[in-house]
Amino acid sequence: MKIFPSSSIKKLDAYTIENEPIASIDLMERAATALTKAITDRWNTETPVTIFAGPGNNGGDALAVARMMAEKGYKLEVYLFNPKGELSPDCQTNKELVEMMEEVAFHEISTQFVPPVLTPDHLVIDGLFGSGLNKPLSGGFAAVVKYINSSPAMVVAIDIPSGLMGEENTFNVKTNIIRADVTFSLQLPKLAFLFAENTEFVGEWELLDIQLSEDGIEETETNYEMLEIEEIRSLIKPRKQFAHKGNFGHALLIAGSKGMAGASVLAARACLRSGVGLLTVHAPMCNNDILQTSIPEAIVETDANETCFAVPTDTDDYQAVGIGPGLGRNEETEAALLEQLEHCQAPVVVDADALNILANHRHALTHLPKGSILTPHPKELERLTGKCQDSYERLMKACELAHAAHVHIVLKGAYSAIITPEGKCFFNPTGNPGMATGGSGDVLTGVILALLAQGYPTEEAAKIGTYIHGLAGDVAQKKQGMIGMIASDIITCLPTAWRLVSE
Ligand SMILES: NC(=O)C1=CN([C@@H]2O[C@H](COP(=O)(O)OP(=O)(O)OC[C@H]3O[C@@H](n4cnc5c(N)ncnc54)[C@H](O)[C@@H]3O)[C@@H](O)[C@H]2O)[C@@H](O)CC1
Ligand SMILES: [K+]
Repeated sequence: MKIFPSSSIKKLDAYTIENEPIASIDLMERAATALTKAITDRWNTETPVTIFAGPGNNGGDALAVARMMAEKGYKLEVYLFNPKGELSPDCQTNKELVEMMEEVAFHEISTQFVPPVLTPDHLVIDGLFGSGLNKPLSGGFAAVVKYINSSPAMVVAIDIPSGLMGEENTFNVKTNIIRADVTFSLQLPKLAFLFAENTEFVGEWELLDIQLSEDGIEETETNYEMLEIEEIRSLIKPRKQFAHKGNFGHALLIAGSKGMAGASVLAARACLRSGVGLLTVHAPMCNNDILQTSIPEAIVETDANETCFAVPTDTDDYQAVGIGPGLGRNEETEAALLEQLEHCQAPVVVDADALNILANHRHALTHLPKGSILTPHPKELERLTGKCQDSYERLMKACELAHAAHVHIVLKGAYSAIITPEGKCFFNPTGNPGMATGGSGDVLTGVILALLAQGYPTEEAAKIGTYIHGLAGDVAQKKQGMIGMIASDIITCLPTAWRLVSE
């Protein structure tokens, strides 16, 4: 599913109007019908409703919703804010229709606004501004937003909470943005919905289908997309009847140190549960018995060092290398890692401490083997790129890094982003907060490593791996609950996740 910047949404709108063809006012009618259904499905006719409409088409939507809800018997009060005496044509048309309805208490505000009483029983519908917002709200509009936010009423936002920009909100005025309980967004999600710091504004979000032109969506380029199960399913290669383990690659995992054998165990198990043919784990001597006992399926190659990774190993026989989980950051490991990366031909998944070491040796970032993937969580990314003010800036910096280092990046978070060197971002919809637990990232490394070893191209390995990891987390959450689940449960659920996307 594509995610468009606000500028493209207007064009898409116009494309639909021209090519369907449909009159602009009828497209608004279609949007309002979908919005009315979504709202009336959740709130019954007993609910007192107060609608705030702005001067553009977002306000037009709100006025059309007011008419449709009034026809269904809701008691409504409508405030249309028109400080400049200038409404968009479709907003004007809907204003005239609402004005005529006796059952609607309609107020057009040009200067003085006496705020209505809002109780916890009230439902506020926010149609002040949508995708046409071009600067942070200020003055009278900001005052209205603050009044709504300070009220105890439930708030539903039409398309996007008023005051929130569709993409960047780094320099927005946070007090002047509607804090919605629910956002009903038209057709496609906005990029801003995917950022953690915007949840307080967006609340729960739901997409409403308004049948924007499929051709238009197809033809309009965008850098942002949401992964969907159909795409993942189409990427997975079926196994041939006469396949043998040699067909599924030999992966090398360099992980673990004294006290951190668990990270290598988790990554190794996840790798084996993701279809790899063979797995060798390179680990310090002290972890040998742990690995041999807990993962009999893996081959263990011990480092000459007792407690940490200190001596690079030959990678010629491997199709992919995973490096980082539980590695530690001492000087010997640092030197070994840099040398290892310099002489490696196979694509590498770089995670955890390996990323932290690279943060101190940024020059090495530009010499990573072709097809490599970095899997930072936000803090690890910031160690590589410098401090970021918010998720949008972090995403932009990750794009710059992916471009400069010619690598793919999986930026982990609620909607993990898979970023290509060309600047495309694919957001992952699977996963849940139960996965915010130690070892969850090691599992992801193992899954992606297995896919690279099996010969999946880098972008596909990152997409499939991230999706499956989240899906396994969702299966684990159903079984164990968000609070009780641990990283090992995600591994236990990997086989079910694989079946869900491949059978
Ligand atoms: N995307 C679509 O296909 C459809 C969009 N529709 C609605 O149309 C909306 C977009 O409508 P518009 O483009 O008219 O935009 P808006 O309704 O968001 O408002 C734009 C108006 O607000 C003014 N404005 C922008 N920023 C301001 C600020 N900070 N302070 C004061 N005034 C400001 C602009 O000058 C313009 O007059 C969508 O969000 C959606 O609700 C629907 O009607 C149907 C179809
Ligand atoms: K809105």
